[in-house]
Amino acid sequence: MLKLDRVHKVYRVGTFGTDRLTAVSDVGFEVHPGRVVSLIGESGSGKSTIGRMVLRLASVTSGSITFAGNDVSQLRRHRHRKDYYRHVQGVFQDPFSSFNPIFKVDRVFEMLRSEYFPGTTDPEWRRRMGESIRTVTLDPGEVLGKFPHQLSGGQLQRLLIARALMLDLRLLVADEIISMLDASTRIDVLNLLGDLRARGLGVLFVTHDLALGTYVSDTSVILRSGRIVEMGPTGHVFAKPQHPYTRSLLASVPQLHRSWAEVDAELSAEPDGPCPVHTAADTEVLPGPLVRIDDDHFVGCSGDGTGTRC
Ligand SMILES: Nc1ncnc2c1ncn2[C@@H]1O[C@H](COP(=O)(O)OP(=O)(O)OP(=O)(O)O)[C@@H](O)[C@H]1O
Repeated sequence: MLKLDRVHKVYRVGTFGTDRLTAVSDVGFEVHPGRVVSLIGESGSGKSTIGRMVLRLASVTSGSITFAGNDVSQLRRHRHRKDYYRHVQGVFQDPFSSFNPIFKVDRVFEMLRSEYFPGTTDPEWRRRMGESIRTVTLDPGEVLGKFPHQLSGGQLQRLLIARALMLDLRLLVADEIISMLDASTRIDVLNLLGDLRARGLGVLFVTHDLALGTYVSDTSVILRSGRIVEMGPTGHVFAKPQHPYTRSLLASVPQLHRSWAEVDAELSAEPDGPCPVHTAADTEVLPGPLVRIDDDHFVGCSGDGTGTRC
């Protein structure tokens, strides 16, 4: 459904835009219907840039992003872009920023109406809106007609998902959607993503929170400095992490029964070992660069790709 192939993103930075910053390097993965793919990495690792490129909010410097076989950066006509957004929508970290505080929350739904549902009668529109809001386990009577400050962050986040669901949604880009929510609401939103996955929706789930990110994801893509360092079925990546960076990310998740000193000592004792990519035969090295560990489990080089800082 969604396919990223050797995607690079270079930003122009500096006072006159003369410097270059490589945010994403040689990234490739796929998101299929009914699957959740998590992009996991620390701040600045390029996760949001990837989500923004998928949503066409940032351009692709090289490589391609295709959805149902069509290159998303080549959607020149308005009707092609409109069609794309009928199937692909994003929800972001701060739900309050998506709502105008001086308007009732209903307004975010109204904005869809003129573009995608012209001619829909008021009763029909209210019926559809109510149906979508109930899908995200909210009561339309309790949330519609309210101002954003009268609702919780979790309710607003679910309303944004309900709004996306009114379209013929096939892929949701969820960028840090749980980081601003309290623990109990987080689980509600994660469970909602699980329900949507069961209904066939593909989800690209961007997170820096390893523990919660893995809760619903089928595939985990671990990013560091814009490169994939490890990628594979979530169960494999977390049961048998191959890259030292993945291991240190896992070790940094607090565990009740182990002290940090124990974890740190264990990690320090691990031999670094040769870089799996730069010691692999050329023919085995895939774009990324990545090498295959197991069926769908890949490990990459966390250096600059030249083998000098592996
Ligand atoms: N519009 C931009 N112009 C220039 N540089 C940018 C821009 N957006 C992001 N960057 C840079 O690209 C790199 C990757 O940023 P990105 O936001 O994708 O990372 P991230 O992993 O999502 O981080 P965070 O979790 O903090 O949002 C960072 O070094 C960031 O400073």
